[in-house]
Amino acid sequence: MKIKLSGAGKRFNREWIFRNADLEFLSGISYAITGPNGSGKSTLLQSIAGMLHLNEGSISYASTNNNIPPDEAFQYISFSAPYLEVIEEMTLVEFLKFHFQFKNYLEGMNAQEVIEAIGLQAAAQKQIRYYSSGMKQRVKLAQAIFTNTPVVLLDEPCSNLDIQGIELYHSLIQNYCKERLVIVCSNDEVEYSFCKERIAITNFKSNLRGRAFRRDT
Ligand SMILES: Nc1ncnc2c1ncn2[C@@H]1O[C@H](COP(=O)(O)OP(=O)(O)OP(=O)(O)O)[C@@H](O)[C@H]1O
Repeated sequence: MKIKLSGAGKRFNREWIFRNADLEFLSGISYAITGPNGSGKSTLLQSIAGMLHLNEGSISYASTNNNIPPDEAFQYISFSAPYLEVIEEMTLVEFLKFHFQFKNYLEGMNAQEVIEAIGLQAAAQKQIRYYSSGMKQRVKLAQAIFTNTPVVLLDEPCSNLDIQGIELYHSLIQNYCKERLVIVCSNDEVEYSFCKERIAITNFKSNLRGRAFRRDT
């Protein structure tokens, strides 16, 4: 899987969040998008996911042999973020059953195994609305990581997680993401310590018109 941004730029109203981004992402490599609060990490990640449209430049997706039309790219991408909601009225068992009607489990996994992998057996029949914020974050991570997609995009993956939760996150990455294209969006080293490639969003920003932007990996 390959995702390529060429001269990519995104603005909200008159404010450019990033510009002139030329980036390439490949399977088997983990990338971190870093930068301070409000610098545009989530905006870049959502643009990569195709959830936000670029205002300039282009994005392309390709599997080993084929170009993937942008409006079909969502089938290849899993996305986890604290601001994406889970269906709180459902129990975890119901939620997994619902989600995996539309996408496939990673090979060899099923609902029971996913629930065990994230340590939520005791709460599996409880409505998600009664989960703590850390328990909900485990569900969001599981939803992304255990879905059989070549691309896994993680925005602030450890938010609300305790030490055991952070260890769990690292073991999920280690065990289930090695061959995949992973992009982590974060300003906390703990969340992206395993990422070989680092992309500072500040390199795609400038208040000065016409100033050159550059990539820093
Ligand atoms: N839908 C939107 N409409 C207008 N402005 C927006 C919108 N979404 C984000 N922004 C603005 O874009 C900028 C970048 O926000 P973004 O959430 O991408 O930053 P971030 O680096 O992920 O921040 P954090 O580390 O706090 O999560 C901010 O100034 C934010 O206010």
